[in-house]
Amino acid sequence: MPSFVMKCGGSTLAALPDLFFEELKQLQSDGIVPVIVHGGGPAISATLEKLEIPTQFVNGLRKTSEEVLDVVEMVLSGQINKQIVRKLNQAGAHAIGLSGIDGNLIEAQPVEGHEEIGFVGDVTQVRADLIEGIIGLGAIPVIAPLGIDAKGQRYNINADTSAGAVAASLGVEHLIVVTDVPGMMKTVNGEKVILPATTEAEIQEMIQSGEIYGGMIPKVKAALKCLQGGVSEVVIVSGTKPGVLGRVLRGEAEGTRIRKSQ
Ligand SMILES: Nc1ncnc2c1ncn2[C@@H]1O[C@H](COP(=O)(O)OP(=O)(O)O)[C@@H](O)[C@H]1O
Ligand SMILES: CC(=O)N[C@@H](CCC(=O)OP(=O)(O)O)C(=O)O
Repeated sequence: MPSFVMKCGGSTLAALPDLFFEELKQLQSDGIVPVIVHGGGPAISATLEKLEIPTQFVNGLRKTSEEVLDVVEMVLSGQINKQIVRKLNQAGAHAIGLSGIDGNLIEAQPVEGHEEIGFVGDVTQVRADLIEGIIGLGAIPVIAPLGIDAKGQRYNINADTSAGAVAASLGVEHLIVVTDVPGMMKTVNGEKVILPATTEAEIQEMIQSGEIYGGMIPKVKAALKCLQGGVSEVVIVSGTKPGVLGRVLRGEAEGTRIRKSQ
């Protein structure tokens, strides 16, 4: 059975040290099995720019035409997914990469407002049995956040949204969101601090006030949704400090912890 789901943001992939992948290998050897869902927003944007295809975000989600979708699929399941698999295997782990389209792993439907935003999906179902099957082979599943519907239409799904749905479907205790900031930041007495823990009420307040913006919005929305779905704790951390995953799993002070309100 998987022990935790980790979402790795495109913002930080290049900055993750070899030690980060070695820790994942060590956890796997100790029987603490990770499932990885990754992003790749900056790499998608860079390739779109090279191809001179304009790109635009609406409420943190990329407007996705058929042309953009081709690039999203190529970058996420071709470039980024294989990069992570290579790094894990280099560290001595055994990783298998796939996208949400493989084996209909992530079933999706168009998001609300799809007339404007295009082929952006919301997760309707995750084939947890496939993920468990890969773990049963002794491998770490590495999942690119694309989805598919019954008609065979592909969707671009935000990676935080995908990771939240995967975590809820697997029934894990922890979703660890690895990003380029050490946690959720708030201005307290004129000073920016990392919140060690936060609540749904505080998150809603910070979205209203604009203290949570951009890429942090899909993260906290996915966090609140998967807590409703049975995950015990979502932790937002940076992956650049050695041993970060172990500290999160042992409940030591690290990043920002979000738990369901009582
Ligand atoms: N309250 C906040 N605390 C920390 N970061 C925030 C906050 N609100 C917005 N952000 C932004 O969210 C970014 C992380 O989201 P994003 O760039 O989408 O990363 P990823 O690729 O890891 O998903 C941070 O770099 C920061 O600019
Ligand atoms: C619909 C949507 O916005 N999809 C994202 C998928 C990648 C992603 O979420 O990557 P990060 O985690 O690095 O942001 C995109 O096209 O950028």
